[in-house]
Amino acid sequence: MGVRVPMVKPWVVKAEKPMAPDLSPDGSILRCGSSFSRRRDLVFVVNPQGANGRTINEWKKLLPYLRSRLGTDYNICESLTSGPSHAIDITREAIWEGADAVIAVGGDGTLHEVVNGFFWAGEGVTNRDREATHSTALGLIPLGTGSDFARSFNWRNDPHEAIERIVRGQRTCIDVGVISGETKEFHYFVNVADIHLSAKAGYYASRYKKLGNLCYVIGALQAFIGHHNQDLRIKVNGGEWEECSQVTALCIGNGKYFGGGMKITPNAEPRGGNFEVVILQDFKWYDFILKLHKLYRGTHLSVKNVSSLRVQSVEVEDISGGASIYVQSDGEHLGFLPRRFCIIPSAIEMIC
Ligand SMILES: Nc1ncnc2c1ncn2[C@@H]1O[C@H](COP(=O)(O)OP(=O)(O)OP(=O)(O)O)[C@@H](O)[C@H]1O
Repeated sequence: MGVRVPMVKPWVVKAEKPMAPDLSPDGSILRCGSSFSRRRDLVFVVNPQGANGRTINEWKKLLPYLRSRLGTDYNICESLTSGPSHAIDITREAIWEGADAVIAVGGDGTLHEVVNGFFWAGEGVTNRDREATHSTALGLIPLGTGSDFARSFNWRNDPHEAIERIVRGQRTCIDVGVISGETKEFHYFVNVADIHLSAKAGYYASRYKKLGNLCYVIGALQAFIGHHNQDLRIKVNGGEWEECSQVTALCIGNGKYFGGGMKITPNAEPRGGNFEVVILQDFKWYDFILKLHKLYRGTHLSVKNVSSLRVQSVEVEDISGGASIYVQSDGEHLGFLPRRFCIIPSAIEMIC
């Protein structure tokens, strides 16, 4: 049998200092300390445009430290995204090739794309090598504008803390939400999906990311212009359709925070097996001014016209039958109602 030549991994776009090949002559086995173990690939998916360019600057400073901290045990594979959705393809390829972990470096948008890369045609993506015993974990170095998902774990936007989590290598199973609509396509989210005013605000906020967290305030103000609360119909856990009058926003939380730190679904827990759905009804613009502090603290559930439900699935329709009610997932514009949101418990292993 000839010596196996290590494959060139298609997702390794750039490796400033390629690691010396460390495969044993008979294949991919490396002696580490006293035991045999496979040298593992960590694929870092970096959005150079994240946080208005701050992500790439921080990443460049971080890379030498990352190599010194992890380079002995892992192949550090750096992959810069070339545009929207590229992170999805990089992730799928890395999982097919058997990476130990795919780590999103950027904000919630990058994390969202990496999570979507864990799925393909309605199924979880798996290693091409059917004999492989390990699964690919999701990791996160939060370096975005909002980085809201990280807040549910009380993680700060501190890359060194994130690297320590990767060094520890502890994994936990997290739930993922799947969204379906009129087409057969599935879309996945890990943090919060939301409907109507907040989704419209997110749509506008994305145009002002250059202004940092201020983008959310400007987005909200712009969304208020011409906003009307809408009567919606919802179906919870496959039950009966129920009317939900004058909805201002309906938020489906797997994580707790959105919009740059607003604790909108305070009881959501990414490892809980349920979504928390929070519905704001009949809110006027001044309600937001009066109740904003409660929304940020997550103490708004006792406020009039706010309700909270624990669900595994929820379908939402616009009663008027129009297709103009905005939907976003993890801060990314997704389209318009109708949509179905369903939880997949313990869908992904995450480095925590
Ligand atoms: N090379 C690229 N050029 C332009 N846009 C990109 C590129 N790579 C990724 N993107 C897009 O950038 C968007 C935002 O990225 P990301 O979430 O990392 O940063 P952010 O918006 O600053 O942070 P947050 O989402 O936490 O507020 C994503 O929707 C992604 O599709």
